This record gives sequence, structure tokens and C-alpha cells, in this order.
Amino acid sequence: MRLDLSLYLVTDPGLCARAGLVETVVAAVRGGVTVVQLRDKHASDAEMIDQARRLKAALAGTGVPLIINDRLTVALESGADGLHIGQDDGDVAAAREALGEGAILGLSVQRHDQLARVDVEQLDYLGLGPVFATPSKHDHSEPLGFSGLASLVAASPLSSVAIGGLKAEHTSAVRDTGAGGLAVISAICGQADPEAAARRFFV
Ligand SMILES: Cc1ncc(COP(=O)(O)OP(=O)(O)O)c(N)n1
Ligand SMILES: Cc1nc(C(=O)O)sc1CCOP(=O)(O)O
Ligand SMILES: [Mg+2]
Repeated sequence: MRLDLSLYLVTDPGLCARAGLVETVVAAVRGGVTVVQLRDKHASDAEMIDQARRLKAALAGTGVPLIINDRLTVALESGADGLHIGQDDGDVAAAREALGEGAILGLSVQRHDQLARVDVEQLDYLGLGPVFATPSKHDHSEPLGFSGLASLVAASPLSSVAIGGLKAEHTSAVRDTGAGGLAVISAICGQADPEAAARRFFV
């Protein structure tokens, strides 16, 4: 099935705690989210596997894939649909080898020199960012702005999703760069009504 990057929800344990992780994701998917990434920097592997299994069950029948952030073991053991890794999160070819052909594999890219090293044979999509500074990722790189994003998208050999400080009102500007969609944490997680928050990206 074609990967639809239109609205890519990245979860945050703190921000999703308000309504609950599974409840937030289910509501966001009702609102139009097309991909979900489970991201938790502090949970143990066992805790994350449990969360991933619960999310995977909740997403059954929706067609929305579940991606795991950073942890290959969790992706492999939870039955998730794929893995998202950054520049320092391990080897792309090794991840592909372990995951198999059918899994989704995404890579973060912040700069043009990183694009030049992207292995298009092994990857399905790129996460490009941050577009703007964001408190949701303390160690993020220098923000790209829309012009920097457009420049990376133009040189990207794969479909891409923009990330970092994005809100619903940025949808058309991001789409104008040629990116396949927007990835967000705080514009959906932690909002009083995650379903309505997701819907705002489609008006
Ligand atoms: C869709 C998407 N794009 C980029 C990232 C960032 O990944 P990374 O650079 O590995 O940083 P962490 O998320 O691991 O802090 C992402 N998670 N998702
Ligand atoms: C997880 C993540 N990765 C980024 C990158 O630039 O690679 S920015 C980011 C956090 C995005 O959260 P929010 O939508 O709340 O700004
Ligand atoms: Mg990472």
C-alpha cells in the first residue's frame, strides 16, 4: 500500500498523558492522521513494546501504519509496521536487513550533505526538519524555515514529511514546498480535542 504522509502524528508521553496515549491516537486518526509514530525517550523496551502492541491493536482496520522511533528491537518485537531513525540512530542497511522488505523505514535529514548519502534502495521516506524551533525536541538542529525546507525537498530522492514547530496554519506553505505532509507532536498531542486538532490540517 502507498505510504500517505499527509498528517504524521509523533507521540509524546507527557503531552499524550492528558487524554491517554491510545485515546489520543485513536481520536487523532478519526480526525485524519495518516501515520503514527510511537516516540518515548524514557520508557524501557518492554514498556514501549507493550505500548506499541496496544496502539497496533487500536489501529487495526484503519490502514494507518504504526512506526517506532529509534528502537529496532521494539519495532521487531511489537509487530509495528516500521521504524524511524535519525542520523545517529544506527545503520540504515542493517535496519532494513533486520526489518525485511515489507516494513516502512524512515530517516531524518537536516542538511544537504546528509541527502547526498541517503540510500534510496533501503528507505521509504525522509523526515525533514526542523522547519521551526520547537520545545518538543531539545536537541534539534538549526531551523530550516520554509525556504530551507523547499531546498531540501527539491533535492530529496524520496518522498518526505516536514517536522518541527508545525501547526495547522502551516499546511499550505509546507505543501507548496513539495513535501508529502506534516509531522507534528504538540499541534495534536496535548490539545484538548485531538480529533478536532487533526481535522484543522485538512480545512
Ligand atoms: C517523521 C520524523 N522526522 C524526524 C524525526 C526526528 O528523528 P531524530 O532526528 O532521530 O530525533 P528523535 O525523534 O529520535 O529525537 C522523527 N522522530 N520523526
Ligand atoms: C521529533 C522531532 N524531530 C524534529 C526534527 O527536526 O527532526 S522536530 C521534532 C519535534 C516536533 O514536535 P512539534 O510538532 O511539537 O514541534
Ligand atoms: Mg532518533
